[in-house]
Amino acid sequence: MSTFFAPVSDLQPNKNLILQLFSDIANHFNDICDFKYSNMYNRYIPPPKPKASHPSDIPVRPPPVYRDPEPEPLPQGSEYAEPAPVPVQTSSWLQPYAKRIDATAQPTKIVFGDDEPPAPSAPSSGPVDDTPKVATEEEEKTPKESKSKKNKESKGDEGEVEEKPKKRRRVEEEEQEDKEEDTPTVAEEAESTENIANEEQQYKRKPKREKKKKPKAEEPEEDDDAVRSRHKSVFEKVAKALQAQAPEDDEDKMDVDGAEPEQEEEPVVEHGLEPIPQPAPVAFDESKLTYETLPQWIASPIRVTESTTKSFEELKIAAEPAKVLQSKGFKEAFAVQTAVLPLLLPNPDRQGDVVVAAPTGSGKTLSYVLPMIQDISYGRITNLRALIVLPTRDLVQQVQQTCEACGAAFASNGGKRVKIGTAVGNKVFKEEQSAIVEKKARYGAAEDAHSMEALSSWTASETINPEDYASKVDVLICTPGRLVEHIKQTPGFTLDYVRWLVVDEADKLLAQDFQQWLNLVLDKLSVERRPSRRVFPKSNKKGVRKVILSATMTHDISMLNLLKLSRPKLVVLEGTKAGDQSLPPLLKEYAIKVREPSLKPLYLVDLLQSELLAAVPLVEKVAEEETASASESSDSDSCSESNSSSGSDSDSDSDSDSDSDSGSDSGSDSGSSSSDSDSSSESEADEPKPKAKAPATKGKFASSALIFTKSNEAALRLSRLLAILVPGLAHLIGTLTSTTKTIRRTQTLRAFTQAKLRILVASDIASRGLDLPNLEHVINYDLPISETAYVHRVGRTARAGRAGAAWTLLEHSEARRFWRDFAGEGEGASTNILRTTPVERVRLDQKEEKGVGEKEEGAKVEDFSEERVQAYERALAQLQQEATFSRGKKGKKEGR
Ligand SMILES: Nc1ncnc2c1ncn2[C@@H]1O[C@H](COP(=O)(O)OP(=O)(O)OP(=O)(O)O)[C@@H](O)[C@H]1O
Repeated sequence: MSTFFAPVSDLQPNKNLILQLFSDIANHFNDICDFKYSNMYNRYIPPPKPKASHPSDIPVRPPPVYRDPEPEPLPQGSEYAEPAPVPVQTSSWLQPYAKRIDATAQPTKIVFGDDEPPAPSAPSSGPVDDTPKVATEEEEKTPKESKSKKNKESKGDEGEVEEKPKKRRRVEEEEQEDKEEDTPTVAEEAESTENIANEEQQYKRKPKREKKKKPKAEEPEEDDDAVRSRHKSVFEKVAKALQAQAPEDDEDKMDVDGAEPEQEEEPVVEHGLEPIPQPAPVAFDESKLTYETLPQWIASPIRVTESTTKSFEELKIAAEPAKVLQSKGFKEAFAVQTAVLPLLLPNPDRQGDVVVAAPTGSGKTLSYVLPMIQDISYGRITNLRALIVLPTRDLVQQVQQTCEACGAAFASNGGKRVKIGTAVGNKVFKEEQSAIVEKKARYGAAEDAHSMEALSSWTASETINPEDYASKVDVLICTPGRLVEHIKQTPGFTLDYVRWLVVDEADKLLAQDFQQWLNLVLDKLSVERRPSRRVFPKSNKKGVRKVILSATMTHDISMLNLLKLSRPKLVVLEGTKAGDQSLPPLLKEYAIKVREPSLKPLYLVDLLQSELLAAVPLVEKVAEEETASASESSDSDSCSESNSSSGSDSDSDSDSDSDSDSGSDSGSDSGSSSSDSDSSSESEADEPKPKAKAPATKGKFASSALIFTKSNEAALRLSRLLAILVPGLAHLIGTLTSTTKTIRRTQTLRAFTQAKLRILVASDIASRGLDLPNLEHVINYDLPISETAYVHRVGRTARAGRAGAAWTLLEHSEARRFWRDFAGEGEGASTNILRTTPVERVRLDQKEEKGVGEKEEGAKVEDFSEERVQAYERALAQLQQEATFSRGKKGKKEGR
């Protein structure tokens, strides 16, 4: 700077100062623009960081140098540019501004004179601000050649006077820039340190505000006082501007640091120890599925009232079959049948699949068997037309009977005698294969015999032509596992003609997708080799009709989707909705508290021998049958499980393993009493059991009961224990478990139906679908695992419009769960079970005084006499002895 001002003695100081100011302003503006545009295009190079040790080490940010060679001419007519247009050398980044300035700013003629005050600077923003800056830049950045040319042309003019200092200043500035780049002087640093620091801070903190920031005037080093005095007003304005900027800086600081500024007027907010306000906790959506979330066909089911009945003729069953049905006990259609039959019988409407959710014993089986058999009876040729899939062998046999009855009904009307087959695994597989498929006889008897031989020796790896085989059945009733085996292993077994797929107890079958049976079957059913094969004779329908049924139908859409239903319709009882599990209307439920779990079998004995069981209206027919068969029952050992010791032996083939297990269980149960019982076991085995003060055994059981236990072993053990404790009942007790041979299960069920057996002890194998028409009581000796299991268990009674009772023995640890989940009472009660009357509490010890319906009050422990308890312990010991004997016997057999 000093080199610039020193030789300019011919110029007046105020001119120098103004020029200097403009120059500085322009430089500052350049800096700002440099920052702004370099940021915009990511070309900004941050200034070198100052070394902290010595002021001289602090690097000064060099002013940016713009070296765009292309000049831009100023507009014609500019006084400033006279006589010839002066090419304005404007940086490319400045060009938009230059244009804007050209368009808007009035060219200012700068007149230098002693008397004239310096032109008032225009600190405000806007185009006017830019005018002097542009002018200064023009001067500074005009190339030397054009300058010299211009000098020559403008000699003698004011421009000549003006041009000289410009030229010199330009040279000086360039030198100065070089110097500043290398070694800035201490004096300059002292002047500009604050500015630089501010600039850097502002670059860092608030680059956008740079535009508003006013350029800071730089003081000349020489004749400072004189200059200051003369241009006091300019400096004052600059100072004011800087002061005005100070609060903004504070504000910026607050923003950066995040600290609140001190403000006097602001009211003091006391932050005590009160809790910081928290957002309200987000409530989890625990809402259950509602109708709104279900598909339309589930949300708007077909509802039927329980009391609805219709004659079969009304439902368009021909008179002759209807007559046959009547003769078999089906006098009129039950409620669910009145709703389902019209959907499944031939109908001009576009018929779709049907889902039925109706209570146990409501007659669901007939609702699908009847239309299915009628449809098949229209045909002539035997092809596999229907698949009925069920979870257990017992149910397969039960449904087979219904199918046979309907088959006979429609055959009587001149229709085809529908052939029913079963596949449950109780037969040898090869035999079952040849019962359902045969090789077509083409070349006479010899070839036929040969082909049957081939069938039995067929292996899955061989390719066969299905056309060479023929189905021997129209309807196949099966368990899913066996069905899969036939699909995979039986040559000629094809589903190409199947028009009906029935899945009964669907919720269970869908939950246990055994061997992926459903996918496999649906894949086969989706194949349509010839569309004519699946045309319904008296209907506009073709394809496969699916009928899905359960008393506890799932409303899990993902499960139902597995079935790939087509235009499905749901049938439910009036007053129910998806997910509800209705109990039969005439079912009564009771709960009995077991205060001493180790004596639980004694509670059962008391219940069986009490009059409580007789309190439920008995079916007269059963009582008669029982009286009639009383004399036969003693001779019917072949049918009865007869859990006497001889019965136990006869069971040993199938159940010996379970007996062994239960024997070891009983040992642990009898615990401390085992040594005592050991000593007395021999004599006890020979002598009749003492009855002590227990209610007298009547020798025959006036009612019928199905007792559910938690496992096969528990069923076998309890069955035998009952027989030991009450020998008079032994011949009336049967056992049903999944380990019981199928043939024995069939015998047991038949004996029970014939009232030769009156008490069945079973595992949950008997809980689903089993239809025991004479059953009056269900006893939950062990609590079922779920409410669904409860519904199926108690639904074995009170079927087909009859009355029935369900009794549940409740240990202390089970009571809460029972009342909450099954009975729907008490705290947190939640159950989907719908019942007409609530569960009643019953006390066995007050039974004779107060009877059924007595509410349990006051915890009085039932007293079992010492003698009874001892008798019970002896019974347990005997059970253990028998189990040990059975194990030894089995071991000997295996050892041979
Ligand atoms: N129309 C009818 N008239 C008389 N009895 C009928 C009629 N329909 C069905 N039944 C009888 O009602 C009983 C129950 O029928 P079914 O076994 O079909 O009930 P379900 O609804 O399938 O029960 P679950 O859900 O327990 O399997 C059976 O003994 C059956 O013979």
